[in-house]
Amino acid sequence: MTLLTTEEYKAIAAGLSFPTQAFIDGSFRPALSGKSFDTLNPATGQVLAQVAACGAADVDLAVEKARDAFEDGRWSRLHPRERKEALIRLAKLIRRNARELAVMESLDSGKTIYDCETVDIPETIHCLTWHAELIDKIYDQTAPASDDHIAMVVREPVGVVGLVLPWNFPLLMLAWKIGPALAAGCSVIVKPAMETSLTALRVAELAMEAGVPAGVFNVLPGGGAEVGEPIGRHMDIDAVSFTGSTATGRRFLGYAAESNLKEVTLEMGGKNPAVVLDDAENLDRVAAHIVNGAFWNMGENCSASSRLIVQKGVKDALLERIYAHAREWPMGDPLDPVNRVGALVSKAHFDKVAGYLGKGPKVLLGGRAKDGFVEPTILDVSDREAKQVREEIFGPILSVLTVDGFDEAIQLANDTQYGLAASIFTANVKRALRGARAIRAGTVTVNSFGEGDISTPFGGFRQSGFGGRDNGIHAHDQYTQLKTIWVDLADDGDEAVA
Ligand SMILES: NC(=O)C1=CN([C@@H]2O[C@H](COP(=O)(O)OP(=O)(O)OC[C@H]3O[C@@H](n4cnc5c(N)ncnc54)[C@H](O)[C@@H]3O)[C@@H](O)[C@H]2O)C=CC1
Ligand code: BAL
Repeated sequence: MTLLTTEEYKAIAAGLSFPTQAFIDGSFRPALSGKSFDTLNPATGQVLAQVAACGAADVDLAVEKARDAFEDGRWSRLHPRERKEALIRLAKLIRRNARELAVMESLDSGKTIYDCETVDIPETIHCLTWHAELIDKIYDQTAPASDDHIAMVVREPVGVVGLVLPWNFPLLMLAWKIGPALAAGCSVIVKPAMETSLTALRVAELAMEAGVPAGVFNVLPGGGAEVGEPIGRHMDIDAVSFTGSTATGRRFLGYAAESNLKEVTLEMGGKNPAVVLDDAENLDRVAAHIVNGAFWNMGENCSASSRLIVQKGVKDALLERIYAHAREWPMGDPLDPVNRVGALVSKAHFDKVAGYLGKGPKVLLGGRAKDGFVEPTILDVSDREAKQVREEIFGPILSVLTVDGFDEAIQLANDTQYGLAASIFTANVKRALRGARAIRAGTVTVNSFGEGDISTPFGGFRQSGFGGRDNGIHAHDQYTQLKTIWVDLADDGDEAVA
């Protein structure tokens, strides 16, 4: 991937035309109320565009169109190979429009162009391609039965699904959801986060060009209460897949309970520990992983390593290396490709993150917050009840906690309501595996930071997750349901057999 210069990115930005209307039944249209809202560039505070502010009436319309599409089978009953081919065309169209989408994503979210170009766009393409390639390789099953019966276990698309998205990876979370949902044959109602609607709208337009039929892929920009809640409560939506905060995820369970008991999958917050034991090897490499885990995407990442739990014998040596790596993460204009730290997504989120700085734990590195940008910050925290180690900050702030040994480290790692991700650094394979088993989290990485791969399931334990998983073949379970078909083969004597 050859990156452009800031001036070249700015020229692309100047030429962009933003999709601003809702996408329903294959075409752009204003919100039925005629209302719109401003979407801002968080790095400058400037208004990028006025986007349709949808409401319950738009949800009703989109669900009606999505249901029609689902029931007449224009997508749901296509041969899986045909859905695969359309989704691969979509992935190729995203590749063809990669620069435009990367710049749009960066402008709308404050993410660095470096990350958009090297991670978000390629991973989005990879995710869609992976699920497309999967779909014509999944076999139904037959269960053990007598010679007089065939017991078939078949998968069917669940129907119309609501996909409620966060703002931290607008394109990639879209892909994590639409990849398996569309591959399975569902019709989708996408609700992007209000802060970041633009790229989802553009992808819906590209999906039409790729041959995804009208009504199958709908995008409704708007607020949580105005669009998210009507999706959650809709009587004709069969399932919801949500990524966002635990507080909002909890609401979706309520919506489902109070409406049609739709299936709900929740991928929510984290307060993820990175445990470094005295025997960890190659501290420089460990430090690089810790810095990446804490500060990548400005810490606006559900799996961010926000708690460093370090055994005291290695603490000072590790911190020195961590400081050195953190200083290699320049912060500034997201469209300057040298920068690794961009702007936080919104003024409201900036204010929330900045509220964790100031009084309280000792600042070891960074600590400044200004005009939408927060420096990579490291805090030495002795009070284990401090809000910096209890609450999901979702910003570039790493809290350091010091422990005497393995057992205390694991106890502290689990001392949270969350359970999304964790990492453990040690040269001792037994301690690594004992730790990985003992930590209550959906993904544990050993001697590295990461979320695994598209091929492995991603989701949380405890208050980080509920229901299904994103990614991997397991994501398919969210968007399909199992049906059992019993066939009686007994010869009842009234049919002539040739
Ligand atoms: N797990 C993750 O990836 C994410 C976690 N968060 C956490 O949540 C915090 C707050 O960020 P928010 O944007 O407020 O997250 P949020 O959970 O409120 O928003 C996520 C999605 O839910 C929608 N939503 C909001 N309120 C809703 C409601 N009452 N009913 C239905 N849908 C609703 C939003 O419009 C958005 O599309 C962040 O500071 C961070 O700690 C935020 C985004 C992603
Ligand atoms: N890191 C991808 C999932 C999320 O942050 O929501």
